[in-house]
Amino acid sequence: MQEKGTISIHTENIFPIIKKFLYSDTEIFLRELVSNSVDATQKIKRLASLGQYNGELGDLRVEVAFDEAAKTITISDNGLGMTADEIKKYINQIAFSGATEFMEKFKEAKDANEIIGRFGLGFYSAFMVADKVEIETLSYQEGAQPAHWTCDGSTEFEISEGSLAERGTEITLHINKDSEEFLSKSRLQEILDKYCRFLPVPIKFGTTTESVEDGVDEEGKPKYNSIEVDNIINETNPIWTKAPSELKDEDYLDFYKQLYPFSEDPLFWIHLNVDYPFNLTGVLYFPKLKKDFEVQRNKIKLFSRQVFITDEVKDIVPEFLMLLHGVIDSPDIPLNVSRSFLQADSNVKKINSYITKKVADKLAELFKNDREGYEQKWGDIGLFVKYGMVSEDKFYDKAKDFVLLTNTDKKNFTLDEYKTKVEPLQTDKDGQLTYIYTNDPSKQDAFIQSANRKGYDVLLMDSPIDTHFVTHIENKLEKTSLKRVDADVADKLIKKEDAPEHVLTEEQATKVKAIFDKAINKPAYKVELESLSPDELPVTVTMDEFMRRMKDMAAMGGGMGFYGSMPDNYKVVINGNHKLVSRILQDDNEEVQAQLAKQAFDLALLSQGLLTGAELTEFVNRSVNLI
Ligand SMILES: Nc1ncnc2c1ncn2[C@@H]1O[C@H](COP(=O)(O)OP(=O)(O)OP(=O)(O)O)[C@@H](O)[C@H]1O
Repeated sequence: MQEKGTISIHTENIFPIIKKFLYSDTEIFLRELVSNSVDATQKIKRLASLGQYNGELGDLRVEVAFDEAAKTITISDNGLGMTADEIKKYINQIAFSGATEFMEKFKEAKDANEIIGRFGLGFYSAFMVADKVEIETLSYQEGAQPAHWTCDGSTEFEISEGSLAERGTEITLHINKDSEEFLSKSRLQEILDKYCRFLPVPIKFGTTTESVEDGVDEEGKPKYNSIEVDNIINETNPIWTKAPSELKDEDYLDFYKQLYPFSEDPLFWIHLNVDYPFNLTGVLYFPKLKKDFEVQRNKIKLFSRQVFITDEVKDIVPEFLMLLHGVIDSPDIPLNVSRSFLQADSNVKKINSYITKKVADKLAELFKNDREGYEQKWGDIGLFVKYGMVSEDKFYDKAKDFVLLTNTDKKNFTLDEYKTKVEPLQTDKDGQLTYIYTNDPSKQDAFIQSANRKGYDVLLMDSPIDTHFVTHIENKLEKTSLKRVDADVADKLIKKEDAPEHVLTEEQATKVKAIFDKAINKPAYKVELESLSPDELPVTVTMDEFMRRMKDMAAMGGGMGFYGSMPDNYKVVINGNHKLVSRILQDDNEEVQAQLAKQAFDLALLSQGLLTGAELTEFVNRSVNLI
């Protein structure tokens, strides 16, 4: 048998195209060829189980080997093999619907994955690294003859009688000059580790030395012998392929350590397992958060039937869960198409909502079954939960029952619990609830103490996501508004009917305002006189809640650019009922009045860290003089 022929592509020559466009990730040739071999071994197993093959199955395995001197890499398997006719059918007639379509599409393709998977060119990726490829194969079919195929990367091929005596396929790549890096043990091992570590059939790559017990020496101590054993690079049954009921916590933790050797134990994990309406398995872990969580992105590995595809899981995993670690395996994710296509894919959308739901369910379960443990983990998971609530309404609906609000006493409350707690004292005269929060408890300490004195509770909202979270829950919660503790003096944070009476006459009030206006003398600070309780501070500086929040958002790039460019405006509240104010009024020396007013104002600035530079120096000097 000797035959020459032409590979059926109706366009000139496909190989230069493959080589040219796929240059950047040539290493995937190995993934493609090894997966073909794995498929071939799985097919023979299936045929045997269906009774269509009655021969010996043998030890099903795939072997990768290389020969540095001969410049070859060989991938062999004892799968179902091919007859010469099958080679012609499966290898020669590149199975894509039309060469024209291919030619149209390759122009837009950005990487090898896009072309190779889309057009069933897995085998041909060999030509990215080889000048010449040979196939030796023997089909499982009764009476099949071994076949040999060779092709030098042009559209010409040659089929002749082969030499294999055992069922299976052996593919030899004659590595080209530019790809000699692949003729190295460490490089091949690296690629195998990356893509083939969890393939379902043992993959052998060379041998390794193992020491085994071999009897005892004269003193009765065990003797050891070194022996060469096959180096199997993969684990054929990774945990995500098993049923959760078969697994213990240690198994999940061991697997985590295997994937991320230097990480701390995860907080908890979720075993994903669904086969309708799409097929998906996997294990997702909640890591212990580090401060620099940016570094932790892209820690989820995406597999398709245990073949590693990528760790770019954007779109498949909701944005707010990108910090999760672990693996997802789904044959239903279109792995080889462009991003925009992926976003629009209905399976991807379903998978995305499935993951969101599973994560929400897991959190709900943890919260319900072990509230104490959940609260301990809140520092790590709070950010995910809040981010999820802000970014996805469906998640909000579930998370509203297990999100925790933490107050300045470090006590945690659910939204409902908190409402019940603060309702009696923090409802204003119109029936509107006010939640008071701080984003910087040390800087806003004076305000927090004032609020506490009135019996108000203060929430801690000091993480970066809280700026958005505050606005979001305010929109969601009924008849509730949130105010930062320094948005106003404590007496005014929540409008009640019974405001303390003014002790000053109108004439005195005008006079006090004029004294402070003159002493402060800054257009950005608007002086107002209020009748607060006498034990509140004489002067308080506040910034309006709305304006401040818009500015915070502008600073975080939240699209409030207009507010970002507005000057800071503060309100200076003078407590007309404080005895210092009476003292200022009683003094008949204008100089002293001004000094006292300025001093009280500076103290207010100081308590909020607003007094700096020359003004701070002036304050210190003035204080020394006053003493
Ligand atoms: N080691 C092998 N043993 C038996 N048949 C093989 C082997 N390698 C390839 N084939 C046959 O050649 C066909 C073409 O392989 P190729 O990798 O080009 O495409 P594919 O595997 O069908 O698709 P893709 O690689 O894109 O998933 C396979 O479908 C299979 O029938």
